[in-house]
Amino acid sequence: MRIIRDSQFVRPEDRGAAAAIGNFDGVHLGHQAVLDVTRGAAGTAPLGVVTFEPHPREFFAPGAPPFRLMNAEARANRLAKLGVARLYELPFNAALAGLPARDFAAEILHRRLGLTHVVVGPDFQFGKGRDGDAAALQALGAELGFGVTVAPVREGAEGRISSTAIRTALTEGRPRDAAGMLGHWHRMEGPVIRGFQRGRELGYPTANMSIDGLHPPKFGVYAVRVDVLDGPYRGSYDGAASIGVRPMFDGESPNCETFLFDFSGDLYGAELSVALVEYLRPEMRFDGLPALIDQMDADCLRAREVLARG
Ligand SMILES: Cc1cc2nc3c(=O)[nH]c(=O)nc-3n(C[C@H](O)[C@H](O)[C@H](O)COP(=O)(O)O)c2cc1C
Ligand SMILES: Nc1ncnc2c1ncn2[C@@H]1O[C@H](COP(=O)(O)OP(=O)(O)O)[C@@H](O)[C@H]1O
Repeated sequence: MRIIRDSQFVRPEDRGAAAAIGNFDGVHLGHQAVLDVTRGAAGTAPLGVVTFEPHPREFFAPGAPPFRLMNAEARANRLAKLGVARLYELPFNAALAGLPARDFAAEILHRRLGLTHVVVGPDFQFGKGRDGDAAALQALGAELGFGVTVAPVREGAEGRISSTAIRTALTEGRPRDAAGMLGHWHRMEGPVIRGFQRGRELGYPTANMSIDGLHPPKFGVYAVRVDVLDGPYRGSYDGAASIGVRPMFDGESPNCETFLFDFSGDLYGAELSVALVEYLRPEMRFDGLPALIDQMDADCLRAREVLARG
């Protein structure tokens, strides 16, 4: 997959794609249905996605609480796995936000990116002040000479699949419901960073990851499946993770700390992908470290049982 960030200098070979437009946060089953429609419309043209970075909501409300299900890198990796060959990751800035719908379609999609076909969902809105919708895009496509398909909404067992519904499931500690809408486990991804080196003293070394900028799942302890994506310990492991502020150690900034079962080794700097399988309990403050360690023993037993069941 090629990532094109600068719409002003698109190489000739990166033009002519059929692309779906959207934020693709989470790359859930609804997004995957849109990609299927795009693949069908593309024929032999490269399969593309037009997305924005930062997310437009981050641009319009800087400093608002984080809401993203994944960062740009994780999104790109997942789209690549789904067969996307061109990712147009447009910088969402004042200039782009200020473009009227017609100019976005004519100048960006048509003239600069050279798209032959565009796919959007039925509630797609675009352009300055959201002045364009799917019907307007179809009219512009007909005028400018590119095809436009409006993909139908994908319904899941619980109704409409959306990034918002997935966020709610995660906030409420229902990672299986989130996975049902995503089509895969929700994953916390990033490099292992150094902590306070207390874990090893407790007998539970934990690989720490930042969750800055991401929608926080319900704080507490989870049964997890872990992939170490690079380095000498590359592979899959089961584990238990604690997400939150560690009330035992006085409310630090939220992070994700994962204990890998039946593992020892140095993971600092390795890329970790931690899949949330089941919420076990909230974070707590115990009366002394031995009580915390007893509870961690119990958590790990529970997590092993849960993960053995699948
Ligand atoms: C299974 C598990 C359960 C945990 N439960 C709690 C908890 O209830 N309260 C808490 O403050 N920290 C909890 N933690 C986080 C530990 O406090 C944390 O891993 C420890 O402080 C190590 O920190 P360090 O990585 O900075 O050395 C838990 C960690 C694990 C792996
Ligand atoms: N079973 C394991 N699970 C998680 N990390 C482990 C494990 N065994 C060794 N480690 C290593 O120990 C580190 C965690 O030890 P810890 O004392 O909690 O330090 P820190 O506070 O820096 O996270 C991990 O980052 C990893 O490099």
